[in-house]
Amino acid sequence: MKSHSSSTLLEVRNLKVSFQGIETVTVLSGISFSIRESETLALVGETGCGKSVVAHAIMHLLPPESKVKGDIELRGKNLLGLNEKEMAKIRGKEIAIIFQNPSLALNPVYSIGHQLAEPLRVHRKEKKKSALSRVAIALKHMGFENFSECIDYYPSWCSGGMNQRFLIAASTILDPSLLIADEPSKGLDRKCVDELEAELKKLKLERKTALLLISHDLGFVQRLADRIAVMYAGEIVEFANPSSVFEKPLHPYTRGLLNSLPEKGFIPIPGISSPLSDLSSGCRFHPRCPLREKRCIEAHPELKEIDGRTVRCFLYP
Ligand SMILES: Nc1ncnc2c1ncn2[C@@H]1O[C@H](COP(=O)(O)OP(=O)(O)OP(=O)(O)O)[C@@H](O)[C@H]1O
Ligand code: NI
Repeated sequence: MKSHSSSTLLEVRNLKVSFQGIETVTVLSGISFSIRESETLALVGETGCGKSVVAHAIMHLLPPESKVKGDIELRGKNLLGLNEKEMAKIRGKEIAIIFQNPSLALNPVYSIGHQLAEPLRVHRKEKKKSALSRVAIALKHMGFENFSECIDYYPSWCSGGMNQRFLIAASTILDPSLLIADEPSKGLDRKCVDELEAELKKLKLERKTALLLISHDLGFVQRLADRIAVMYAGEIVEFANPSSVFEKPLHPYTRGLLNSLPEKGFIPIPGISSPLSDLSSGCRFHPRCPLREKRCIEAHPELKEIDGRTVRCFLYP
């Protein structure tokens, strides 16, 4: 039997994803990471670097023209080998996903109670009445004082922040061990972001839910993540805990990403990420890197561990 740490929940090994169209574009070129029970791992990086593709690959939600290779194991069970029927049993129950834009993710024609009761009725075969009373309890736990009225609300009656919390309640009603949140704070105002943050912290503390958090909001990531994986052009370039990333980023890309934060003066990283269909040899970041050397153009750096941190850059021997 393979050695398998008891606390490892999800193990992603050498995940490669390509899309077949007129030409084949490789969007993930060998991503590896693991998430422990109740751990929050954040994926950060510029738009188009492949964060959502990672999330969708785990959930088997990629379109048919995609090709997925590697291993995605949940408690040692390989998810990539499962067929749609087997995966449907995992989705929602063991791994749940919340997408950005809650108003679109909720169905406008059904009441909140109906939508939240659905997973209980489908997965647990619960009767309507008992499912609805369980929904009311879940909403009460989420701090909705008028929880029994909320059951009869429709998404269009509610604010974006409220809908986001309904969506979290819907995703976690079956108590999944892993929640994937893709840009959950996008488009929410400050107050709603604070509420969302409190909600996610509560899930971790009270229900030991592990979280794969994808976000452009680095402040939000800093407050929630136990570990951060920085992605660039379809690969991971740095892994670290939030304090080391924010105090001493190692990879020049991570440094650039932090300098583009408002509090650091909005200094953008010059240039744009090369199209994934046209990656030059060498380090993928070299065309934009202020510390580029000859070897960065010639060879592709591997991920290396130094002082308990992991970075893909020739600056670190
Ligand atoms: N169905 C698809 N067919 C072809 N290419 C795709 C498809 N879905 C995604 N891609 C490509 O894969 C790459 C990664 O996309 P992805 O959505 O994962 O980026 P992201 O990091 O989540 O960006 P954002 O921060 O904007 O959400 C992009 O170049 C995108 O164009
Ligand atoms: Ni995305």
